Amino acid sequence: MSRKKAVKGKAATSSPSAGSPAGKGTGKSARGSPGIVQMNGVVHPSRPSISNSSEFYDIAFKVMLVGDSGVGKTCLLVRFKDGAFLAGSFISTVGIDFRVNGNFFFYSMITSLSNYLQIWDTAGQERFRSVTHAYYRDAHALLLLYDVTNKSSFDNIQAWLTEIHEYAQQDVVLMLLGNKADATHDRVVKREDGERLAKEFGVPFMETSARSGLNVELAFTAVAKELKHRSMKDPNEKFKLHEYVNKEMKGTGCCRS
Ligand SMILES: Nc1nc2c(ncn2[C@@H]2O[C@H](COP(=O)(O)OP(=O)(O)OP(=O)(O)O)[C@@H](O)[C@H]2O)c(=O)[nH]1
Ligand SMILES: [Mg+2]
Repeated sequence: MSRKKAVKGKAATSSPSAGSPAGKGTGKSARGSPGIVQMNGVVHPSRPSISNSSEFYDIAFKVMLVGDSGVGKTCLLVRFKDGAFLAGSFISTVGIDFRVNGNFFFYSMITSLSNYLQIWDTAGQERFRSVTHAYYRDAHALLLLYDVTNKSSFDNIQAWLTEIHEYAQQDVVLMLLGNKADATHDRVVKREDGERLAKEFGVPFMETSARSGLNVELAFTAVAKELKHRSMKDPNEKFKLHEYVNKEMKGTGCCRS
């Protein structure tokens, strides 16, 4: 199977794939039309269809990290990518462009599932919201984070879900993550509260810690498995994300890494 190598790399990812922000009601792009869009002299892959993307691109699936500023999106990504905690003072991510102060992280990686995930870190700050909306529409999966030590980040999850409903694909893979589970003394959101909210909205849930590594790999692996199974042509091959997460979480207590 030959693949186009031209679209691989940072330069191909510095702006929305179709080149224009997804406005209200306009963000539902059709699947099944892989292609390349030229913007500002840079080659950008348009959203590939899940069913045939791997025939065209090295990077098949776009996964985005979203949630309030400070919940730990960047740290979670760095933990996953480098296996390390990004210690030091908090540097808020600026917009979604990796060229701005180097604060936007773009990573492509090969999972053990032989799939490629393109993971996008977004800025949680309100002032960048219109920028990040533009990227929702061609995301295959969204990891929605709150911070278990920050009640308002949890309270805002409902608003995030409304935004996701408005701007993302209807069938986007979604997972709720309660991050900073290591911070036991500062915790203000109970695990059961997260579970209840996730159940209410029918999304898989787990607590994570970028600091300790708790469930970080599991979160990305679960999403990758779901995406892979969706892309498989055999409809008999079923994968249930909820069940997988629950099974893998079993016996892990609070501190699996
Ligand atoms: N204790 C603890 N602190 C964390 C964890 N993850 C992130 N932090 C801290 O939380 C702060 C914010 O982390 P970031 O990853 O920069 O947050 P963000 O969601 O990317 O924020 P924005 O870029 O503004 O949207 C930093 O001071 C991190 O050190 C975690 O799992 N445990
Ligand atoms: Mg950040």
